[in-house]
Amino acid sequence: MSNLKSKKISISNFCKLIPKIELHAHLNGSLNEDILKQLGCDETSISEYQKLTEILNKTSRNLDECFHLFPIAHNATKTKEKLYMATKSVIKDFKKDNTIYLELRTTPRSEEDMSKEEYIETVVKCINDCKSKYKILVKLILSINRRQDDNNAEESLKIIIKMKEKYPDIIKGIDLSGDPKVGTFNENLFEKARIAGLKTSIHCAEVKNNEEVKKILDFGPDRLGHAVCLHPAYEGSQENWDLYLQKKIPIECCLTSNVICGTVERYEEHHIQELINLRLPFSICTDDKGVFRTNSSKEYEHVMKHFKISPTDLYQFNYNSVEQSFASDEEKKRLIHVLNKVLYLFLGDIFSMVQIKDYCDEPVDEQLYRDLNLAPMWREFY
Ligand SMILES: CNc1ncnc2c1ncn2[C@@H]1O[C@H](COP(=O)(O)O)[C@@H](O)[C@H]1O
Ligand SMILES: [Zn+2]
Repeated sequence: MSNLKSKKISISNFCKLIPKIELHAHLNGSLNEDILKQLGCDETSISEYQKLTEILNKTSRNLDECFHLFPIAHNATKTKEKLYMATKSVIKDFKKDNTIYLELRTTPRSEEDMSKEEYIETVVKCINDCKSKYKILVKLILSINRRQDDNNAEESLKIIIKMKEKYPDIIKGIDLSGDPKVGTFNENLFEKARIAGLKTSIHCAEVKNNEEVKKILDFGPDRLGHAVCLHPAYEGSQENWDLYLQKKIPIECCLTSNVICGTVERYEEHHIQELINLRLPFSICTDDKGVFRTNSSKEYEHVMKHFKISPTDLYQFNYNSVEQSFASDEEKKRLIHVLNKVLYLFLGDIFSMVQIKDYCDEPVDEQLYRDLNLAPMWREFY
């Protein structure tokens, strides 16, 4: 270990190396261009995807643009076989980025050769198949889309509950997502989900909608997604903010998603600053790593870089994310054990060396990673 002392490690390397926890990642929003091509996305759709992600990542800053992208991914995952390939590709990506725990979310949909149930079965089968191979703990949250009318949402909920009972170790929660300007939060539906033993993570306050935010906070989900316009800076949200402060519901923060969609002007202005200052519970998430061309390491780096977070504080956020996760108590203990083991390895070496001023963008030093001898520890974990 002592040879590490001589090594400088950049913040980007540090963020790549540390084990990470991902609680808010949409399956079809997380597909990279390679898998889209492998799935037979025709050239026009690929160039459409590239054009849109280009625009998104540069100028448009508009939530609507982002919603044009998802049908491209949905067209590429219309069959069980392609959905399986897509799921496997996303799990591999997160594993490669040293994410040790992933809560993947997806909206069950029926296609020509696949019912909503078969959609869920396919994703669960892939998660199970990947378990031993990729050494990453993956759980599934199933989404209701805001566009679904009450009947369709009820039908989905029935299927989700049935599948959760069949796969209680994999299917842990239910999400409300989709275009925030469409539909509304149905507290009766999510109360039924909660009674059925599903954890709840609700996209909330992506756009200003104080009335709906109040309904969501009164319902009291296990976690909130984004929660951008909850911040007291938004006109009329003080009452909701005060209610939120009483409940302290963990927020899944997706910085790049919010900046590119224009719900937050700049990284530095992200409300995560308030959560850090007030020591409120949050996790650092990717949302749609394919659409926003990001990954967990980059999101961790944005937090370190833009909010001057020390390596130890960042590590602490990781511990907090484990607590906020929908993993079982036993799994949480094992995740904490891995974080402790890696921290022990780093302590006195990396933490003392990673200074904000050393920030430089260099490729991850594979040798350093091997030196850290991290791999065997994860074998222990599994
Ligand atoms: C950017 N902010 C966002 N806000 C709200 N919902 C979002 C989202 N990003 C993604 N989704 C939801 O996730 C679906 C794609 O993954 P799945 O087909 O479910 O796997 C999108 O269709 C949308 O409903
Ligand atoms: Zn989301």
